[in-house]
Amino acid sequence: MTTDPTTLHVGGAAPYDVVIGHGVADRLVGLLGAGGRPQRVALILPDTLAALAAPVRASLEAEFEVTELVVPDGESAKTAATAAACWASLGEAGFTRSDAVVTFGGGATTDLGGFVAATWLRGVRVVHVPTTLLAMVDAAVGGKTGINTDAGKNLVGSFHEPAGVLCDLTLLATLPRADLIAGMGEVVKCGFIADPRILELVEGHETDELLDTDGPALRELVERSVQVKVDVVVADLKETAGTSGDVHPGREALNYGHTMGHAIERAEAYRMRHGEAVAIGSVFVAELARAAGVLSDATADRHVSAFGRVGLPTGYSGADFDTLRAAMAVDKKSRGNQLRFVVLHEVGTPRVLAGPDDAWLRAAYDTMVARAQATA
Ligand SMILES: NC(=O)c1ccc[n+]([C@@H]2O[C@H](COP(=O)([O-])OP(=O)(O)OC[C@H]3O[C@@H](n4cnc5c(N)ncnc54)[C@H](O)[C@@H]3O)[C@@H](O)[C@H]2O)c1
Ligand SMILES: O=C(O)C(=O)C[C@@H](O)[C@H](O)[C@H](O)COP(=O)(O)O
Ligand SMILES: [Zn+2]
Repeated sequence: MTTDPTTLHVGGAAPYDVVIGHGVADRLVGLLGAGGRPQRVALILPDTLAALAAPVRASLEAEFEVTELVVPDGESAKTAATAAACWASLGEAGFTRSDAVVTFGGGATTDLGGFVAATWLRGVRVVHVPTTLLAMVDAAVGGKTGINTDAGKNLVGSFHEPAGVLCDLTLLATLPRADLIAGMGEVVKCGFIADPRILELVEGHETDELLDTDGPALRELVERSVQVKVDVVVADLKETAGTSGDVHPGREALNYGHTMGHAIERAEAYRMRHGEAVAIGSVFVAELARAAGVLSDATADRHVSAFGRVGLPTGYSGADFDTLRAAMAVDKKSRGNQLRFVVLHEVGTPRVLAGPDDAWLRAAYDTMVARAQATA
């Protein structure tokens, strides 16, 4: 096990560090202090993680006036009502612009807490302490924050970069295996869009080695995935590069597999894990690219094997085509009535596919259903 922490620097107008390692909790106060020492800190966490958060809470209480904002667990926290409850608590605590938010939890908590920090006083500092693999490699980095509405996933939010991210791999020891596997959905996604070495690692190790939270394979996968995300967001923080008909997706590349993935999450009333839906959505969009004639059979098939290898689902039959088509229409990549997808032309070469033929969409949908039925 590598014991020294790794620090990945995120450049740009508001630079910050992502610290990755085992037992790095003592770095939190330092990350918070960058840019001026806060007097008050709001610790946002789900009720289920109170015990796991005890050391973090203690280290904060030794330095700051701490207000604890306990939110619902998982996706159910990503609502306007929870954000409003957090705003009320910040108001009661007299939170000023020099104070800071710390989030502690999975991607749902960092999305909600990041959104609260982005909107309170039009933006206060936030440091994320992600506790799931998915949040470490993706949600906590890059400044996308958001909540869901009845109309769909992540439809309200803002870009608000953190002041720091602390990925303490020790916290993964208690994460249920299914959530660890779900995090691999975003890891494998990073392999396909930008870093083939990730795919080689996944294909070259046994699943148990990959999921060993103390092992070298997982550590390398985390570092490589965070690096992919950092490189993309530094180049296109606000996701504007893929607009105006540009076929190079910029930040939209990180949305690979998410058009169908988010539609499935909504159809499943958010009971399916995000990383599982991303895996299915990535296999779907590989089929779409195959149908469109831009992706080789070998790379399309490699999606099924790579996601499947870590125990992720690759098919889905729970909703009809029209339901999913309608949900995809509110995807943020859509322009007017036109659906836009991030597809691959080959590993590491993401491109925008705008307005695909309905026949291609239906063919990819049929394959997704057939794959689910074959594995049922
Ligand atoms: N902002 C972004 O860029 C971005 C990127 C990817 C995903 N996301 C969002 O992230 C969310 C998914 O995140 P997630 O997969 O982390 O799910 P999650 O936040 O719902 O957490 C999953 C479950 O794991 C539990 N948990 C968390 N850490 C634990 C630990 N160390 N030990 C035991 N249990 C633990 C949680 O309590 C929860 O029940 C989705 O809402 C997705 O939209 C955002
Ligand atoms: O950071 C990004 O950009 C991403 O698209 C990363 C995704 O993994 C993540 O799920 C994100 O929240 C999706 O964003 P959205 O814009 O489709 O809501
Ligand atoms: Zn995602």
